[in-house]
Amino acid sequence: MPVLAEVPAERRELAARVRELVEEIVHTDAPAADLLTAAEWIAGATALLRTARRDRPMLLAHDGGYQVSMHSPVEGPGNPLAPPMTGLVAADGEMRATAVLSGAYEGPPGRVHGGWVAALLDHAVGRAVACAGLPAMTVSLTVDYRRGTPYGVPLTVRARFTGSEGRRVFATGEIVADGEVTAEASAILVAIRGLPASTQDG
Ligand SMILES: CCCCC/C=C\C/C=C\C/C=C\C/C=C\CCCC(=O)SCCNC(=O)CCNC(=O)[C@H](O)C(C)(C)COP(=O)(O)OP(=O)(O)OC[C@H]1O[C@@H](n2cnc3c(N)ncnc32)[C@H](O)[C@@H]1OP(=O)(O)O
Repeated sequence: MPVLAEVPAERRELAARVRELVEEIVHTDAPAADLLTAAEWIAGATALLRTARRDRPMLLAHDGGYQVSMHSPVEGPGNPLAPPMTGLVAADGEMRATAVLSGAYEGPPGRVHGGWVAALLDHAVGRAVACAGLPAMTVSLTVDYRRGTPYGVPLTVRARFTGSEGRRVFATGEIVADGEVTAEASAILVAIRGLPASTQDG
């Protein structure tokens, strides 16, 4: 898999514009004719991109010193599905980042969909154990939804490696909004054999 020195600015830009588009699509009250016009413009942009299609979606890049897939659906700066994530620090078995999810992620009224809450936590525990030197895949994730996770405000996502037994690796994590824990996770992961060392840097 190709590893780029950094996430290309034009990939960040394109994904950021599409994120805005998705947010406006779920909030707009524009008249039907405008919706159809917008759909046509978007189809034009899609056709342009399709002229140079790559088979595999994933590309790795260095971002703030960490090797990440720029197309990760959770933190990939080049994937518009990923909410913008800032201040990501992952070192010594602990990770921390701030994410702001838009209304496009709504589940219960005014709250982030629980599946997305779980996705953030799944990703966070994966990152935490990777930066402990144990890249692993989640085989069990228990999420306790303590209160609704709001959208449109900064969410602190944290996770930490807590130990290992054979190939099993353990981690916990939580999401904090406005100083309150909204969801907590406890995870079991299984260490992946034969992953190149270069992908273990958080
Ligand atoms: C291509 C690899 C990508 C890995 C990415 C990870 C890190 C990369 C590094 C940096 C990137 C940074 C951040 C990335 C963050 C997230 C990336 C997204 C990752 C995910 O999005 S991830 C969520 C979805 N995840 C799956 O898609 C896993 C599906 N799964 C499997 O693919 C198999 O399950 C596999 C291969 C994992 C293991 O299979 P296997 O055959 O090699 O191993 P086996 O079954 O023998 O289990 C071994 C030991 O785990 C115990 N064990 C198993 N299952 C258990 C359970 N449920 N509860 C308690 N213990 C369990 C057994 O009891 C045994 O324990 P013991 O060794 O003590 O006997």
